[in-house]
Amino acid sequence: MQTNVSIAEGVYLIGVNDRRTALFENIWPIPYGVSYNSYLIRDDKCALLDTVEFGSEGAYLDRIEEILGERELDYLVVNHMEPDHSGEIGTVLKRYPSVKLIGNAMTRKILLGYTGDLGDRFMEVKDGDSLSLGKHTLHFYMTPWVHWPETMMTYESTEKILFSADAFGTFGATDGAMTDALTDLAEYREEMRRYYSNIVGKYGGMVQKALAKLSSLDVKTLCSLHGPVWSRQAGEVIGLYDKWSRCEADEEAVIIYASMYNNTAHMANHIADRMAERGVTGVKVYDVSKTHLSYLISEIWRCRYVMLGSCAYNADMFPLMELLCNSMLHYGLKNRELAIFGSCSFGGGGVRSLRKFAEASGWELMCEPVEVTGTATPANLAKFEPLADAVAERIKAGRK
Ligand SMILES: Cc1cc2nc3c(=O)[nH]c(=O)nc-3n(C[C@H](O)[C@H](O)[C@H](O)COP(=O)(O)O)c2cc1C
Repeated sequence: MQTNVSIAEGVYLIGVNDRRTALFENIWPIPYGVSYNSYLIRDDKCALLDTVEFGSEGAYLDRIEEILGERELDYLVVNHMEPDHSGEIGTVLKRYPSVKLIGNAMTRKILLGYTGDLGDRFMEVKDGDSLSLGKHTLHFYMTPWVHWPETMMTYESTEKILFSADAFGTFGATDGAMTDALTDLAEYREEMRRYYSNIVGKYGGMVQKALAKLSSLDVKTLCSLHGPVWSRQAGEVIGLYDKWSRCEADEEAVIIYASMYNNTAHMANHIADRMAERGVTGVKVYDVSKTHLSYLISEIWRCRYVMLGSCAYNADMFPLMELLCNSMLHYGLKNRELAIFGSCSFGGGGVRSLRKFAEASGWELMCEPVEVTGTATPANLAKFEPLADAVAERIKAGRK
């Protein structure tokens, strides 16, 4: 059983680590696990903020009781209805029959499908509403579509804590370091970007709206539903979410290729070598068949310069490259610069489809695509010189 952590006077984190689930949302790998965070405020009135993933009920109730003792739970604030946080609402309702659920009109609608109509056990709040618990006061802010329509955030003004739902969350269990007094953002940065891009990335515009709405609040502590509590580094975490939701990238380059028989792979290696030769360091190369989509999306979120290569496959690009490209269109990521290459044997298809992706994404082509019929002979590899020159020049100019 994990330990309850006091994060301010009367405010507790009840975090549950999950290292058993292989795929978050049954799609995104979580090799370092994930935490589901719930928070409890003990005051004249006691309020729980969100619950945890279904299946943690025994330990979860014990941990609430460890803080409340014989006292009743007065409120359960539902900032986010996604099942990894709402999974134990039913358990809490059963154990505390007089608890009132707090949410917005959309929360009520979504709840209907899970708990049925709660009647006057549901207390609807609107943007800017407040609720005093005694020493602590909760203020409710509607932040729809970060990343579900009912998402709201709750600000506690005495301790200046923002309970931010999934915003500012990260993959990675907390491993005994549940606040940034005991860990560092550096430990989580990669997993946080992967979480942001995979889960929230499609809703960058709504993240920007939420950040603007909350910008006047004095936030000392960020309590997200996933990962550590951020106080010392709260500003940096907000800065990262701001950057990623503006589609801002580092001046870095990534090469991702799809290859059945290594011809396109040879070309990808050749481009990386030519980059190094021209003084462009730090280029990362990935095989789309080997590295999970989750990491590729996160890498593209990191890098301004993206080079995509695909063999021709049934008059199209390779299916896994198509999945990556379709995913990027789904997320609507902007502000990337693109180079395209690939190999074919007869009518082509890979580069042709990648060109269509360039048009659909709006990513600027840095140079003419290179398509090679057959293998990476010296004569064929020589065709990559203009591509290498153009891309290297861009990156070096960007890094100045
Ligand atoms: C299932 C399959 C479908 C293919 N479809 C096409 C095609 O539509 N057009 C084409 O020019 N070549 C096609 N090819 C040939 C490959 O694209 C070609 O051999 C290419 O050089 C392979 O590159 P790679 O070594 O990077 O996998 C196909 C090959 C396979 C195995």
